[in-house]
Amino acid sequence: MTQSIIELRRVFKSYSPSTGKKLFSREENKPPVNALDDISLQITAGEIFVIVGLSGSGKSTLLRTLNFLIQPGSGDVLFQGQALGSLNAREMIELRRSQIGMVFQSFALFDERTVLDNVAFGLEVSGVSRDERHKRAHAMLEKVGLAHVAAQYPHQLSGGMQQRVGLARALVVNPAVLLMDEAFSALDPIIRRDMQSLLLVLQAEQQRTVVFVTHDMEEALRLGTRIAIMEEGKLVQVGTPENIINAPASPYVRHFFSGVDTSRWQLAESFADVWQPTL
Ligand SMILES: Nc1ncnc2c1ncn2[C@@H]1O[C@H](COP(=O)(O)OP(=O)(O)OP(=O)(O)O)[C@@H](O)[C@H]1O
Repeated sequence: MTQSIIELRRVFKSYSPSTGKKLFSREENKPPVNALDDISLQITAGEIFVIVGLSGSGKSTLLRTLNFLIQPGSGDVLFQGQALGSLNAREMIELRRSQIGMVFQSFALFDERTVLDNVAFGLEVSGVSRDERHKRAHAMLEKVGLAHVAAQYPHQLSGGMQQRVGLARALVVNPAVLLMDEAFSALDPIIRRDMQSLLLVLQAEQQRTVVFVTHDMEEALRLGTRIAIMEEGKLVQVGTPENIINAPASPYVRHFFSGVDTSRWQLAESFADVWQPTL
């Protein structure tokens, strides 16, 4: 039986349109924005769960509710069966530190730390000794092909290399879940594909649970075990790449893969129709 590691039950989150804007602005009369509108879903341990949607559809809000960087207005978020709303501040910090890693589009590295010390950061705050954390950070840098730049500083590296450091930093603490918010979107197309390949290689090796937000359907199809499509705060379809391509729930969903070569997934489906195991 497949096991769900994260579960959302009827999660809502709305924002006042005047948040962050001037008082007395015209926005005050507008209704609240439903960034998350009755989201229920289960994420299975070991899958790459990709969230896709137009800008403003609620992808980042959804991702950030998974580690409570954003607290839902109502509903429950469960991690390994435990409601995050029941954790105190210390337990929440510990959960984020050890169980739910995050990789950002902006890399978010520490400029004044070497690459090695950036990767070792999570171990340092967990109290791991210097020798041990350097050993583990080095091993992780080897996995992402960057052991040779361990002593350099982030500004000396290309964007792709910096994001590999970001990935190594998130992975070194061995989190059960990795949240990735448009993590490869700032990279040029070739480097972006390399990073996708690296993630797939690491995933084949480690079978972590990855939740990955992207605008790009091609990336979603390449990476996703399942893909969730968001529209105006709602989940409009959740399924495997094959499901979504062969039975898009609406024109909005179909719009996402207009211009994307979907033949590989359509082929998979048509083989499934005619091919039967011989044993
Ligand atoms: N702090 C906030 N205050 C007010 N409104 C917000 C806030 N954060 C998000 N929103 C609104 O909630 C909705 C969902 O935003 P969210 O950032 O989750 O969407 P998104 O799909 O990730 O967009 P993008 O792809 O552009 O990052 C949008 O209408 C956005 O303007």
